[in-house]
Amino acid sequence: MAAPAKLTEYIDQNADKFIDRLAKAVAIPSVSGDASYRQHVFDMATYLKAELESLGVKVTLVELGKQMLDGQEIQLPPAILGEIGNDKNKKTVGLYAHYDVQPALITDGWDTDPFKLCVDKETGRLIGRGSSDDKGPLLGWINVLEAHVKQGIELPVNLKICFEGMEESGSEGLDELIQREAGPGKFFDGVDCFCISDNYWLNTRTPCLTYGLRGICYYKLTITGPGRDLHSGVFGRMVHEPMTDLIQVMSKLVTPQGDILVPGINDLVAPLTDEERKRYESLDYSIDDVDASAGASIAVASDISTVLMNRMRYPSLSLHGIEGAFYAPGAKTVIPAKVSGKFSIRLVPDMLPVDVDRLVIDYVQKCFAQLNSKNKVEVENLHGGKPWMADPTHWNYVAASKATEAVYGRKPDLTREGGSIPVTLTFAEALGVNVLLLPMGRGDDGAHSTNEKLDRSNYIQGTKLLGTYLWEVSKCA
Ligand SMILES: C[C@H](N)C(=O)N[C@@H](Cc1c[nH]cn1)C(=O)O
Ligand SMILES: [Zn+2]
Ligand SMILES: [Zn+2]
Repeated sequence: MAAPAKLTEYIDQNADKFIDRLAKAVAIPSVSGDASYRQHVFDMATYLKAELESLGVKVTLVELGKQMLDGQEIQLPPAILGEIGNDKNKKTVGLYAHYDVQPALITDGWDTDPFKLCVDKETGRLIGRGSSDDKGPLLGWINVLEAHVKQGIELPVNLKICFEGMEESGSEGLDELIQREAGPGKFFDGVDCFCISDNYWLNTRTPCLTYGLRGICYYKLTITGPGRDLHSGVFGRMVHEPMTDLIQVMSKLVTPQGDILVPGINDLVAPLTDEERKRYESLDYSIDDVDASAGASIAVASDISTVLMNRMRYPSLSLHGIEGAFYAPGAKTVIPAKVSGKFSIRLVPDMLPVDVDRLVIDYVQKCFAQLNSKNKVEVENLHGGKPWMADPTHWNYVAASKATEAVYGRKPDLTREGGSIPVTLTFAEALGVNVLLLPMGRGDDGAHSTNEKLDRSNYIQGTKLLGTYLWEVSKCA
């Protein structure tokens, strides 16, 4: 059974309505990493519950307990568990997406208000925080449900939905929930396969299916010394300065070429085979694509396979920011008393967070000791997750490949993603099912960045793709 034409017609005819739905979702600033935005994350869960229920989904908001954030104990946003269909003769597909977003301020350099969807009629871009990561793809599933309901077409599969509000902040509480709800008689019982739409095409033209993700270890390195901020004219060169120590240590983590300097890290990486190298060579990607999506000609190598492998199959270490440092306009002559450097390492097979933690913490302590500073150092892992790989020859991928050909008229590339969705591995291991990553947006969407966008055609064709995929899964033996 191919997806009924009535479904794709409905999606085309209701494109503007679906864009309004995205605008409503983007207008809720559900930033999970900032305690002062927590109520908005809850509001987003309430909004989605109502949308799902109006389309016949049985929904439960599951409380996940509390967390410490910015020195306060606050409630975690709920996981949204939804269920529709219970036909033993149909396959059951698990769906995951996240409804929280990365922080965004107009002062970061956005051209428009990040929480007011800007519909650029000329370029077809839908610009706003979360448009691509991950509100657009999440709403794609809701659009698919609406198309079935409004056209009076029965879903070809049963669905078990799991939407979370903490993905951008370590998915706290979710692993435990999945493990609790796996097994006979539990919520996830009977799931045959999983689909996650939460990453991006490699370029701007070729749809892809993704069978690997990097893991992550995220660190906070804090240096303290003075009892309070000091005047640099009064105390400069009289005392050890935390910021000077921090910059020294952070500069010893990675080279400008991206080589990780923490001893032992590279030894944990699975060796490259000739066969694997060929897979990167066959992907539709060029240095021009890197330049276009990065917004400048700054690739670390001129050989595209090397650049791709650096994203997909080698670890990377990125320096993200310094909490407590002076960053406002003007020229304040301060010696900050306490500064925390944030950095993360993306993990690939066979790296385990526990081994990486040990190597990083020992190395940072050693580097700090070499400074002979009287300040104090502390290194903590804020969150982490293992890398994940799936079998891309599984029927779940075959179904997605057929759906891609039906919607886009071409075969998808098979990619590995440089980003992390730690819960992917939990679904695979706890439920023992194949997980597919089926991205909606393009490689230049600017997820986590300023002016994040989703192209109108990716949103609408992507909605068709998700719907068609369900019909292709229903045909699998
Ligand atoms: C790929 C996915 N859409 C994503 O952006 N994941 C985040 C997960 C994360 C980890 N720490 C904070 N966010 C990512 O890869 O950065
Ligand atoms: Zn993200
Ligand atoms: Zn995401």
